[in-house]
Amino acid sequence: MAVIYEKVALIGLGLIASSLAWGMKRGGLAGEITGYARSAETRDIAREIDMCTVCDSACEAVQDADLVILCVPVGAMDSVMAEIAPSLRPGATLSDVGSVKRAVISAVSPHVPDGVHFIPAHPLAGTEHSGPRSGFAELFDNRWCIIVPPEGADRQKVEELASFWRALGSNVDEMDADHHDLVLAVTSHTPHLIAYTMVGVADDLGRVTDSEIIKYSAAGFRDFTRIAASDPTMWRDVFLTNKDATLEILGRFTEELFALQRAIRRGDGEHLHDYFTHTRAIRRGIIEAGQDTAAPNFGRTTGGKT
Ligand SMILES: NC(=O)c1ccc[n+]([C@@H]2O[C@H](COP(=O)([O-])OP(=O)(O)OC[C@H]3O[C@@H](n4cnc5c(N)ncnc54)[C@H](O)[C@@H]3O)[C@@H](O)[C@H]2O)c1
Ligand SMILES: O=C(O)C(=O)C[C@]1(C(=O)O)C=C[C@@H](O)C=C1
Repeated sequence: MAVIYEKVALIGLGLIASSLAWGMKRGGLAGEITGYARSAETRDIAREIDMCTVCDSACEAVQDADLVILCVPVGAMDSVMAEIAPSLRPGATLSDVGSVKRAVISAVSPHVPDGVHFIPAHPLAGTEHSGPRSGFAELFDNRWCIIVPPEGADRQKVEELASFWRALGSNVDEMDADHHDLVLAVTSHTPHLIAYTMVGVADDLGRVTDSEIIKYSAAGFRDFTRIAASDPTMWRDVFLTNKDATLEILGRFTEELFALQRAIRRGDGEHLHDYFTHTRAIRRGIIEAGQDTAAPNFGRTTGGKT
């Protein structure tokens, strides 16, 4: 594959940045990759694993970069951007990978110098791990990356960024920031909160011991514990910055939960069966549309036994 950007700078050197670095190396997408993280320990690890050219300041890392990607927690975007703004090259593309888009746009936009093209993005790919050692080149393969171009964005720069994400293995879609935040509140943010809560409930239940929880964790609960091991700083920032959409979805979630709770109390098997039949159809629709790229049965035409 051909070089898309001569120099790419990564600010923040965790899971997403290191996966970007390995993905760029795999595809030969950048002439040079530089990076910076706030903690000296993280910078040392990034140097040790030869992830990129690690600089001792964010300004040094972004100097002359054609593409700068902010890979820090959403709550850190504002201060990082204020720091690097004077060092950005006119004509450069500035992007980010934050899980929330409206808040990142509000935090970053006021600092963007004239002539720099700010094009936010969000790869819908991740794991419960964090830090530079956790990244891998395949993370973005067959996953979606949502690009959120501001009104009046330079189409050539948007297309260039889209081709960069495609070359990393992703499918690319464009979306408005508010719609992105609502969709992600449904598909990612609220499910994480439910997983955190469920693991908290299990932990709080005095009549079931911790060792029983570990020993008898069935697949569903194991997935909850994996999700609930996700980075606390990242997820704190997600909920603080996607407050309205998350609260809306949580409100709807609790309404549905109460309806199911009532059906269980009343012994209303028909309600439960109808509900579960409907949700099963949704899952099968996802499989049939070929959208469940992470599932072990991806590529099969049926969703299993009926
Ligand atoms: N983990 C996921 O599943 C996932 C998926 C998609 C997008 N994202 C988004 O990507 C971004 C990074 O997440 P991650 O999973 O790579 O996190 P991570 O914790 O692995 O890495 C974050 C990095 O940012 C650095 N950092 C924090 N504050 C900083 C500051 N003020 N200045 C400079 N560096 C700073 C940390 O040292 C670390 O290197 C977040 O905005 C997150 O919302 C995460
Ligand atoms: O697979 C996981 O561990 C993830 O949580 C990844 C996940 C998601 O919810 O799908 C988490 C946050 C993101 O912003 C994007 C992807």
